[in-house]
Amino acid sequence: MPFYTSQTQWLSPEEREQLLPELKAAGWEEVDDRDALFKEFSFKNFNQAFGFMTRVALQAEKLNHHPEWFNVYHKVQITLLTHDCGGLSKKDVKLAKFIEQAAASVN
Ligand SMILES: C[C@H](O)[C@H](O)[C@H]1CNC2=NC(N)=NC(=O)C2=N1
Repeated sequence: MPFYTSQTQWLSPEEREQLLPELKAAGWEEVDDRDALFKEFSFKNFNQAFGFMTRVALQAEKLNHHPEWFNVYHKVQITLLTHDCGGLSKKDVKLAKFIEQAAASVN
């Protein structure tokens, strides 16, 4: 599908101003080399980290929107972007908010 027919829209400058501050306040950072959000989560142990990942994985399937992530023991590094539009969309904001809830409910 050519990029201009993509159903997933890049966030507009106005939407960024409106939606990103809340996520940045929660510890999400904008990545330097691409239009993406990044956060590292640290849990007590692998069991908690993987429990968190399981919740996020099920929600990702529901939303049909999937994180890039990396796990070592109790740490989970997550990068969010929308591959369909090559940058941030509202789907990333939605998934980031879910991830925050999931992390808060594990600890
Ligand atoms: C075909 C399938 O619907 C798409 O590839 C979906 C799946 N999950 C996705 N996840 C993310 N993060 N970005 C996408 O553009 C995306 N697209």
